Amino acid sequence: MKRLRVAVQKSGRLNEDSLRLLKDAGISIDNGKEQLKAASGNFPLEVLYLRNGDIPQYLRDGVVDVAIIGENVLVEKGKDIIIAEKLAFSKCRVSLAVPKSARYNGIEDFQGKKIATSYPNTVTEFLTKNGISADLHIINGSVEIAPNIGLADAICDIVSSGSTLFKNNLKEVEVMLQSEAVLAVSPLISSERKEILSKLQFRIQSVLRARKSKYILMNVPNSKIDDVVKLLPGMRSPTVLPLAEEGWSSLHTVISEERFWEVIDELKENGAEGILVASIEKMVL
Ligand SMILES: Nc1ncnc2c1ncn2[C@@H]1O[C@H](COP(=O)(O)OP(=O)(O)OP(=O)(O)O)[C@@H](O)[C@H]1O
Ligand SMILES: O=P(O)(O)OC[C@H]1O[C@H](OP(=O)(O)OP(=O)(O)O)[C@H](O)[C@@H]1O
Ligand SMILES: [Mg+2]
Repeated sequence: MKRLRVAVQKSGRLNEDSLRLLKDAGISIDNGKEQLKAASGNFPLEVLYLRNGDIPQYLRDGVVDVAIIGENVLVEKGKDIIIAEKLAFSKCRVSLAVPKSARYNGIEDFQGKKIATSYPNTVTEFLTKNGISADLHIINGSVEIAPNIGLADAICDIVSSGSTLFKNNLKEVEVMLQSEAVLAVSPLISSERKEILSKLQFRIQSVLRARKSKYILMNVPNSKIDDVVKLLPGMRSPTVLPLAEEGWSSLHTVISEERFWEVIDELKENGAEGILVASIEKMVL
């Protein structure tokens, strides 16, 4: 039987979360250390451990069918590759930064400047669109150090918490793109493997949906149920069950974590008590 060939970063920021996603989707991978290829024992899939930067070419060549990769890498090297799912981890942005002490007036300040980066295509496209031409110095890592050692006037690199910029006395001045991990698909995937991919996507979607949601239960005085229900749109509508104590009900619903924090004060003001919040493992609509 054919297996879906899935590229996962061999080591680095995406490796652990990528493997966790597959595991949460019920796919077990026999993960012998130092193996570059591992098959799943319970799903028609094999994982190939590759360098992130090499993955767009493997997708293009059809050597792998799908990959878990940073969107930023596709923008840089794989504009022709289709994104099947956004995976909501490894969120970051690709930005331009200049020394903290520099006065910054706008993009035109980059005209004729030397910019150190590992993302030459992304930065060139951004600057060209803005009518700017700059001199790029392409390096593969430790980009943020370049201005301090006199190698460049500015940098273009990944920013997440901003602490690397801060430590190197730089400030972010332009955000060129937002990125997160994505499931990318080879343009050459066969129809047989596409069927396996749609099964994988179905599982991934139920995991991602569940990760965003919480199952909440609370006790509510019967007189307040209508008000509380208005605050809590459930999957269809909340479940209301009578408590043994007269005049009270237990109300259950599914809600996004974000919405839960938005409404918590109003729930309490409406007499809700004993509020329990539980994680959901899978959520199928
Ligand atoms: N600080 C960060 N916070 C969040 N996501 C990040 C951060 N740095 C990188 N990423 C994301 O994780 C991806 C992998 O980054 P990582 O540094 O592990 O690999 P790499 O060195 O770029 O690639 P390779 O696997 O080719 O060595 C990046 O392409 C980006 O999408
Ligand atoms: O805004 P921050 O939270 O500080 O994150 C940004 C840093 O993270 C990445 O580097 P990484 O740690 O992956 O090291 P690398 O250069 O070896 O890939 C990126 O290249 C930045 O340097
Ligand atoms: Mg990195």
